Amino acid sequence: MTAPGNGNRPEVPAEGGLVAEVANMTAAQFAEHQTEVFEAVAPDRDMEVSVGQTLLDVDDVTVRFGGLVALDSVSFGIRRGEILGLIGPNGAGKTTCFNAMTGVYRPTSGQVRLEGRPLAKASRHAITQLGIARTFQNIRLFGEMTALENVVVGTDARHRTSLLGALLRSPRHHREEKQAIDRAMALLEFVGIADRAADRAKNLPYGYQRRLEIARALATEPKLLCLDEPAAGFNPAEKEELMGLIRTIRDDGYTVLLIEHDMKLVMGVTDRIVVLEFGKKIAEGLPAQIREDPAVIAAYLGVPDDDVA
Ligand SMILES: Nc1ncnc2c1ncn2[C@@H]1O[C@H](COP(=O)(O)OP(=O)(O)OP(=O)(O)O)[C@@H](O)[C@H]1O
Repeated sequence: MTAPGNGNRPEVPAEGGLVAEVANMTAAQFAEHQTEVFEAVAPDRDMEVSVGQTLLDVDDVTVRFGGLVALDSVSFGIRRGEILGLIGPNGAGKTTCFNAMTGVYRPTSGQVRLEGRPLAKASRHAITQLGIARTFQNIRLFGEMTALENVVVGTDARHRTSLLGALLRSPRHHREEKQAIDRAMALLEFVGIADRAADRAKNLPYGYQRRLEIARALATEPKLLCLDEPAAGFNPAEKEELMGLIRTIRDDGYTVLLIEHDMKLVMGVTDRIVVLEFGKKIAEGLPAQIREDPAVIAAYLGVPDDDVA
């Protein structure tokens, strides 16, 4: 099994701690530890659809901003267990589509359904609890909190202790708190940044912040993880590493929707692709089909490779 996150075993830090423990493990111990991390991070929710069935339905969704039609009768499904790429030239409607799915915007018409249930009236918080998590084009972390705390906050969406239980520090609250910290630590290791768990988010390097956003989204145990240009600002090697992480996330049992600006990367990492242009869906299919699709080629004609999504 390959290492999660950045694929490297951490260096032994002078101050010791968990990362030092991992770095000092024998190969067999390390493999066993990795299996434990994968198991701790894997989704643990009851789901009503099986792998390969439609998890999320975007059904004839239109979003208007005044006179502008940002999404025009768009329909597609996301199947449980796949990485679906959402691509299209600038202004095509990709982020609007994410926003319509995650409760930021209400569709002007049409419906988004998760496991068959319409999300129309659900708040953003309710949608997170129902199982859709996302990252943003512009990183949004709690800068003053540590990396670990940022992830623990994400696990709160899944806590069951009442406020009274928390105030009285009930045994259940204690148990949930410990589980949240253990899971958050496993998530940081999974995305490859456990060595900076105790650092404030604002002091982390940019690439670590991007990975931390993903760990925090995974902490909610999402049925669907939506990543909005997670590799923005990365160099090619960092992009490759991040795509490796996204594949690992899928292999661990998650379903991923990916907006990404780099066409070559999208082709390499996704199972299927939906293409938008001027708010309309112009193509949907396997990466090999999309690459050859005349409408997609026309939409991207003249757009340099690294300036398309
Ligand atoms: N809140 C808003 N108010 C008005 N117009 C908006 C709003 N959000 C998006 N738009 C417009 O809707 C269209 C689609 O924008 P959107 O951000 O969804 O595209 P995109 O495919 O994500 O583009 P990019 O790759 O540049 O992020 C654009 O014309 C944009 O200007």
